[in-house]
Amino acid sequence: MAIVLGPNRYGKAETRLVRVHRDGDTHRLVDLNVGVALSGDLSATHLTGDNAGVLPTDTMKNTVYAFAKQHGVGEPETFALLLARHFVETQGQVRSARVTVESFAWDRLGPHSFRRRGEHTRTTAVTVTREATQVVSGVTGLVLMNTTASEFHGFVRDRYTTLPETTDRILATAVDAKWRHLGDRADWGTSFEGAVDALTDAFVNTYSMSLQQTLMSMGTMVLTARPELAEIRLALPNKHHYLVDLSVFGLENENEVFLAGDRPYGLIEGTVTRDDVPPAAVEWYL
Ligand SMILES: O=c1[nH]c(=O)c2[nH]c(=O)[nH]c2[nH]1
Repeated sequence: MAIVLGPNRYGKAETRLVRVHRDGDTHRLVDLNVGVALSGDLSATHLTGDNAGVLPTDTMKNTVYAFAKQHGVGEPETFALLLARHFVETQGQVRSARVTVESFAWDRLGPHSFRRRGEHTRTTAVTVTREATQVVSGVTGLVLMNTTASEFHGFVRDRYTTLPETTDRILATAVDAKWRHLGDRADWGTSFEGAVDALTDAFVNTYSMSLQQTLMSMGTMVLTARPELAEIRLALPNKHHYLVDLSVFGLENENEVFLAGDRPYGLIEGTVTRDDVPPAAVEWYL
């Protein structure tokens, strides 16, 4: 009996690419999850450890980002074909390149503001005691992005701080919010829609120096627009988008090509209240 190597392939999975195409102040956004898998004459690395035919998976990831800059990204099929052909044409040992793309759709909210397509979730928690009734409504999974109009600088630097200061970055979050109603009678549907619109408008229209400042602006806008509400609690993950360093390939990256990180993420939490209303009758949590 002999043990032999069967079918095999290798590549880079889940390269998270966000490409911003800037046409003046109007931006176009492409958000992809790209997979690359190559197969061909790759027995040597498995059998002897000879890596002479192994294009590093790290290079595949770099190629995705570099091509996004050089060629732009339109339809996912076009981008996938470009990449797959590149690997087959430039790597003699590669017989087959499989490129998979998941595209995440974003709906436009403004020239450089977007909402991730898909339903957010409306939440409600009512608490009834002998003395009081409390209604808390909320939303989760409302995913928003501004591709500019966000800065972050002037922060503390200690010996462990490496974050560069920036005057132009992506700001993205998945809004998790709950708000307490003053009474137990309201036009609940209108109130919910109005609160979500206020949250969204504030995110879109706040020129942000920090997500903390945006949080305050969102809370303020909701309480200003909705007099039936007493208080809002917000938990805003800072969905980081890392500018990819393309200078090593002789390419400039003027806030066009980003790695969309999933974890860790900043988490900015805060409560915004009216100061002229009774406090909550029962304790509640976001
Ligand atoms: O808006 C931000 N607030 C922070 O507190 C923070 N910290 C960080 O690393 N990036 C950011 N961004």
